Amino acid sequence: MSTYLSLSDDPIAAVATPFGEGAIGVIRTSGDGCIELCSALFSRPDQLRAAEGHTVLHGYLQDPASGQRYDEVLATVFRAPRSYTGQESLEFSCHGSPAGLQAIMGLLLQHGFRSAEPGEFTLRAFLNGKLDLTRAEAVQELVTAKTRTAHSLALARLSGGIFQRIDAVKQRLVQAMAAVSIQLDYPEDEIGEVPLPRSDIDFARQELRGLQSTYRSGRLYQEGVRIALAGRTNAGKSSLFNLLVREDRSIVSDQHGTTRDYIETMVSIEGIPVRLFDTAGLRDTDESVEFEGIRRSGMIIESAALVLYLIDAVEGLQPEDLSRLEQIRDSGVPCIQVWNKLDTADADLPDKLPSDAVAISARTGAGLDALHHAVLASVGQGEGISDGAVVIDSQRQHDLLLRALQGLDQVASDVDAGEPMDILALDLQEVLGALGEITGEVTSADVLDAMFSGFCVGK
Ligand SMILES: Nc1nc2c(c(=O)[nH]1)N(C=O)[C@@H](CNc1ccc(C(=O)N[C@@H](CCC(=O)O)C(=O)O)cc1)CN2
Ligand SMILES: Nc1nc2c(ncn2[C@@H]2O[C@H](COP(=O)(O)OP(=O)(O)OP(=O)(O)O)[C@@H](O)[C@H]2O)c(=O)[nH]1
Ligand SMILES: [Mg+2]
Repeated sequence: MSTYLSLSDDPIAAVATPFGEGAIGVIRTSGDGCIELCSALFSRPDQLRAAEGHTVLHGYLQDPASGQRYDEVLATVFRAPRSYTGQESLEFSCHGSPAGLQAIMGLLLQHGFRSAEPGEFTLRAFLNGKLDLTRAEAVQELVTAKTRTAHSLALARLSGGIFQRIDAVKQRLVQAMAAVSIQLDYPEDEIGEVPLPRSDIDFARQELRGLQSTYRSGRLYQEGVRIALAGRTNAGKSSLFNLLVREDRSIVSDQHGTTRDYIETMVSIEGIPVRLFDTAGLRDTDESVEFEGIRRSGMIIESAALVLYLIDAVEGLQPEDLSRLEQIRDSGVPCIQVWNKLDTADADLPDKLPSDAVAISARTGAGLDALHHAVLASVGQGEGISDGAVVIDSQRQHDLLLRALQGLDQVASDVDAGEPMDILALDLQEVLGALGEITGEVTSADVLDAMFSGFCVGK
């Protein structure tokens, strides 16, 4: 769909709640004439036509020709421009059965609506000036946040955290630009010495570098990481897996080779969404099913961002552990040695461990905090994230910040080299252009296409 750059106001409709049985299912509509179109399908058409914005009416959805009832609903009315999209909008809160919602969608599509494209409601909100692009991106990030921390970071972005930081920088640079322009327009002897905008440039660099440096943690909290539990049979991988997911998910037994195939689940470790894998214990085997399980363990280990390598502390490091650890090191995947069964090991064990190893008991939970910290340090978020922090997680924003920073470097060296003002003005303009693209003041249809087509339908 490449119609994105121009705002369309034809009436659209979409189911906004997930597919599946639910107490309530919401159908969203927006666009010119949508309230009139919906009124024709409502049991109290005149009241709906007359309803004020931000009010709710109870009634029935029905086929205007046959009078056949579709559902008992609540209709929420939004009058332009006071709505999410900025256009007149109306929502039906229906009973949440997929079949019922599909039938109502069918009714709407027969009576003047078309199905909304993914992200089309938010696109309209953007084109109507209700959201800048950083907020529009945050809408989708909020929908897909996997942990509480990820959610609150996205909410800070939706509340304008990034926009405000970028805007403050932009204001300063616009002032600098004005200073440069004055010197371009008037000969020096008429206005005297005008200070060069070096302090504005330094402020901008510092701010943008600060934002840019949050990208790594932003990605981490939004995308999450893959962590694999590995080690010889019976080291306690499945026990630790169950402890971390706080559920009896993986079979634990004292038989070697209990876990035959890998198991995966999502957990939050200190707010980071983690896809955690329990794998089949590593040992030499002639048995074909176990062999396949161990091959898969290798695959999971190689594709992980971090391996927690469990060692049975009672048995100590065995030659096989050494060769497996070396293999993991060679594959370039970061690895933490986790010495398990601390509860039954020698009391002085912790003193004998390498400094980067962690000692735990998957049975008692001892050492779990230290393990969490080691994981955080390894995936690159040593100090955690503070409440209300503004972090970016969009590749698009990251690339544009880089462009702006490169432009600023150029401007700074122009100033140092005493370049003429017209060169300075051109280079400043490049920086302002990049900042304008971040917030969406300047944008191309391709960028919007790529961004909004990744949204859910109904968003
Ligand atoms: N039922 C429902 N719940 C929802 C949404 C929705 O669209 N529908 N939202 C969708 O994502 C979020 C809420 N976002 C919204 C943002 C602005 C307006 C709105 O009416 N804005 C007007 C009035 C503002 C005011 O008076 O406070 C405006 O901006 O002019 C509505 C929802 C989450 N929950
Ligand atoms: N004392 C003690 N026993 C543990 C601890 N963790 C695990 N075990 C025991 O060690 C045995 C093996 O545990 P599992 O969690 O099944 O080990 P695994 O690494 O998943 O083994 P495989 O699936 O065979 O590779 C079980 O009998 C557990 O109860 C621990 O911290 N302390
Ligand atoms: Mg196991």
